Amino acid sequence: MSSFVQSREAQAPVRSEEPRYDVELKNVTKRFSPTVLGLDGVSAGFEAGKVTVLLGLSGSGKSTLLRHINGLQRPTEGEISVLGQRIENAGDAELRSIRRRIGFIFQNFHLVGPMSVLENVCTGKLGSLRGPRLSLLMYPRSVRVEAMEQLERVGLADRAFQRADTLSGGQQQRVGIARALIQKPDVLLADEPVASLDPVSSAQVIELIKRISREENLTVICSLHQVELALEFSDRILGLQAGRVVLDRASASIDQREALQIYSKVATPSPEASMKSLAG
Ligand SMILES: Nc1ncnc2c1ncn2[C@@H]1O[C@H](COP(=O)(O)OP(=O)(O)OP(=O)(O)O)[C@@H](O)[C@H]1O
Repeated sequence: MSSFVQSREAQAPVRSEEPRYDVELKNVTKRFSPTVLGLDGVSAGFEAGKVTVLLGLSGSGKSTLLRHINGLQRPTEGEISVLGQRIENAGDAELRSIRRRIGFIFQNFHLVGPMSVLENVCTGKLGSLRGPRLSLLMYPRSVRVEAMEQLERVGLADRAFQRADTLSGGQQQRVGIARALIQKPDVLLADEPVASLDPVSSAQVIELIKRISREENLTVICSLHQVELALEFSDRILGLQAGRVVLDRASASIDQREALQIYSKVATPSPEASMKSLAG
């Protein structure tokens, strides 16, 4: 009997497989100075095809978290894996190659205003092309075709030859999304992508990001200040307070009152902790 049990055990999988994360942080701390903590022991994993929204007060660490994921900042402690590669100590060449697989959407769009919409989208390919491109026609035809396809996808093909700075904010952000998509990223980071948009354009942009994450199986991590929008469109909420994760659950299981609590309890370090950090 016991040998039968043993042989069954030997054949059985040890335990159900853990989810595979495209982005994973383990105990990540970022200390900017003895008294300023950007991140405080953050552990979290992010799956492909899911939209995670980072919520938290200004200064809670949302941008710092995003900057650690694309290697713009390095942690003081902890491990960060992106697409199977550890990046906390990666060299410049390794970081450049991983960044080609990470799209970034900025709060203020970062478009070149006088340039055409189509050329702005083409600039998303600069990381993988050699040499400068000083005009639209200097991009390979295949890139221009691809840029047009991405513009169609975000509903702006008819604006391709217009100056980018003649578009509305919501339209400019959709161009920003097309520019990120032409990179064919596996991970899409967005830092307050709708901060300067009206509620209708905000919902359209977030809806677009969600649709694309499904279509492309993208790992999306997006910071937002709009709680209602976050609950409606995200799969998961990661709440931050003073650099610490205070909520990490499926959005469908969180109501507005609970989400708003992320903004109410501000964790302040104990006097002993402050003294300890000041002492180094
Ligand atoms: N380069 C830096 N040097 C020093 N301190 C920094 C730096 N970047 C961020 N911090 C500090 O780290 C903390 C987290 O800042 P962060 O910008 O990540 O917050 P946030 O949640 O993105 O805020 P917001 O919603 O206003 O964008 C803050 O105390 C901030 O002052």
